[in-house]
Amino acid sequence: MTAVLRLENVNTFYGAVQAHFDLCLDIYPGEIICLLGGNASGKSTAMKVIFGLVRPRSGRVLLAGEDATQWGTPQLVAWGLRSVPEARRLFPFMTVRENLLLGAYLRKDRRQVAEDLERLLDLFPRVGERLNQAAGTLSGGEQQMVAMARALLGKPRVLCMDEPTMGLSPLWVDRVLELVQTINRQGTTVFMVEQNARAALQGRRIPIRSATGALTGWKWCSRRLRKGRPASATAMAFGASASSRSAPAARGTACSFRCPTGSSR
Ligand SMILES: Nc1ncnc2c1ncn2[C@@H]1O[C@H](COP(=O)(O)OP(=O)(O)OP(=O)(O)O)[C@@H](O)[C@H]1O
Repeated sequence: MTAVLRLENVNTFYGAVQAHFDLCLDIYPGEIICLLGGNASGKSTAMKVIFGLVRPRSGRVLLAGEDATQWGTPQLVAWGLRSVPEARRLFPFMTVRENLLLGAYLRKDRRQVAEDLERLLDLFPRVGERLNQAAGTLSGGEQQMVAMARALLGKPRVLCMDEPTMGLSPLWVDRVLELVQTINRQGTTVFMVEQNARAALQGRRIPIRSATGALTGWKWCSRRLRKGRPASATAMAFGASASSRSAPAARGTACSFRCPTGSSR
C-alpha cells in the first residue's frame, strides 16, 4: 500500500542549526500516528515542512506517492491536508460559527457543508452550544474542539495536529485525545505531534514503557532504526535536537508510535 503521507530522509535547517536529521515517516490511510518529542526536538518544524512553510534542504515529502516537497500551501490544502495548529489559532473576535465555516472555505457544496456541520456538532456538542459566542471567550479545551471541527469541515485526507493537548487541564487532555481517536475511528487519517507522551498514550493500550524509553533513550530508537525493522509500535525517529546533536537523549528525541487501526483503540 502507498503511504498517504511520507517524509523521506528529510534534513531541515534554520541557518546553521539543523532541526531534522534524515527524518523518515510513513502514514497509511486510516492510521493515527503520534510523533513524540520534547521541547525543541523539531516537531513543529516537521509540520511546517509538511505544509510547505519551511523547505527541507534535502529529502522529500510525498503525498499518496506524489512528490509534494515544492508544493505551495494552497496546493497542499487543495490536495486535502488540513491542520489543527499549535495554540489553536482561532479568530478570537469572530463567532464560533464563523470560525468553523472558514474550514469549509474551499468547498462549493454548501448544502453538504451545512449537513456536515450538523454532524460535527453531534460529535462536539459543547461547540454547538456556543455557535454565536466570540471564539476568544471559550476555554482552551473548547477552543481546541472548535479548531478540530474547523479542520474536519474541510474534509481532510490527512488531518495534522500540532500538540492538541498543550495547555489543557488533565480532564480536557483526556477528552481531546478521546475525540482524536473517535475522529480516526470514523475514517480520518490523523498525524499528530505531542510532547505529552504519557497523556497521548496512557489508557490507549499503546505501550507506555516503550514510549518513555524511546523519548529518553535515543540509542534504543536508533538501534531499531538502523536495523531497519520498525517494531510494531515504533515507526521512526528524529535525529538529535537542533541545538545538541551530541546529547540528544537529554534534549529530547522525537519518535512516532503507530497505533494499529481498530485494534488498540
Ligand atoms: N524560525 C526559526 N529560526 C531559527 N531556529 C528555529 C526556528 N524555528 C525553530 N527553530 C529551532 O529549531 C528547533 C526545533 O524547533 P521546533 O519548534 O520544531 O521544536 P518543537 O519540537 O516543536 O518544540 P516545542 O515542543 O517546544 O514547540 C529548535 O531548536 C528551534 O529553536
